[in-house]
Amino acid sequence: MVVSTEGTGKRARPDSRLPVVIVDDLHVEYKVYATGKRATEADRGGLLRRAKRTRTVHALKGVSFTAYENDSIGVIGSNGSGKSTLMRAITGLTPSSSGAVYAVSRPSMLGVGAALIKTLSGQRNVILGGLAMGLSKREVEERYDEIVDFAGIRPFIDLPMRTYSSGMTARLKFAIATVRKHEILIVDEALAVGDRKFRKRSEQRIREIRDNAGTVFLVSHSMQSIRDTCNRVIWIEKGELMMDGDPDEVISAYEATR
Ligand SMILES: Nc1ncnc2c1ncn2[C@@H]1O[C@H](COP(=O)(O)OP(=O)(O)OP(=O)(O)O)[C@@H](O)[C@H]1O
Repeated sequence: MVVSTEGTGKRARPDSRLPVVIVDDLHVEYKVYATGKRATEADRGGLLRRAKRTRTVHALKGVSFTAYENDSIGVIGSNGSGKSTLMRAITGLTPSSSGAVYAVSRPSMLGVGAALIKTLSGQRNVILGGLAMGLSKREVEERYDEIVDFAGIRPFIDLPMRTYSSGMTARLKFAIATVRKHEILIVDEALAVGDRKFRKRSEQRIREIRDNAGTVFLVSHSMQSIRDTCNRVIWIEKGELMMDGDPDEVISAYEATR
């Protein structure tokens, strides 16, 4: 059962807002090989037989909700509850086993990780990442200083990215990924690795994206980040949507179960 706080008067939602993502009775199942213990040489035939045995993980079980323009939706739930699966299904990276996701444009998952190369300098990676985000070479040059300053890594910009700490790498990725305007942006735990100062700056950037008619999904275990950034929270548990609505109400209900 989904408990919604809509209609309680706490969160007025004008009808004029455009729906941008509709998730309709979404199910995702992963098929995983259950090979059991490691096979010995003599066990080869047995391994092949066991490899055929699969287990099904039903990661999402009929999730439905609608996201509107200007929504900044926090996604909460315990480890393994299905939050990342839901986000990957919204971007189309993970196929649904039934149900559907409709979106007005292709959602972007924050993370230009695949495009960045650890052996190259921060400087080369800003250019590479900017191009990967769809900016022209000229646009990347114009925005270069803004990206470097936002990431706060200017003293290290000539060093190879493999020498960066995980926090510095995450800041650079966030700075590059949010340089472009996103209609629908998904941020999955990216803020967790930054320090407090960077977290505040990135939360501000998320608010700007939202204010520019964008829709943001923020997956986080930090209830503070969610409270500071989101106007709405959905709570997923064991693949089901438990609650959808006002951040304070949903977070209180979630915390009461912990
Ligand atoms: N590629 C995969 N193959 C098989 N099972 C998977 C795969 N990805 C996730 N799962 C399973 O699906 C379920 C939901 O996982 P998911 O990563 O969506 O949870 P989560 O809520 O994002 O967790 P966390 O808070 O720990 O990041 C878990 O049982 C997990 O083991």
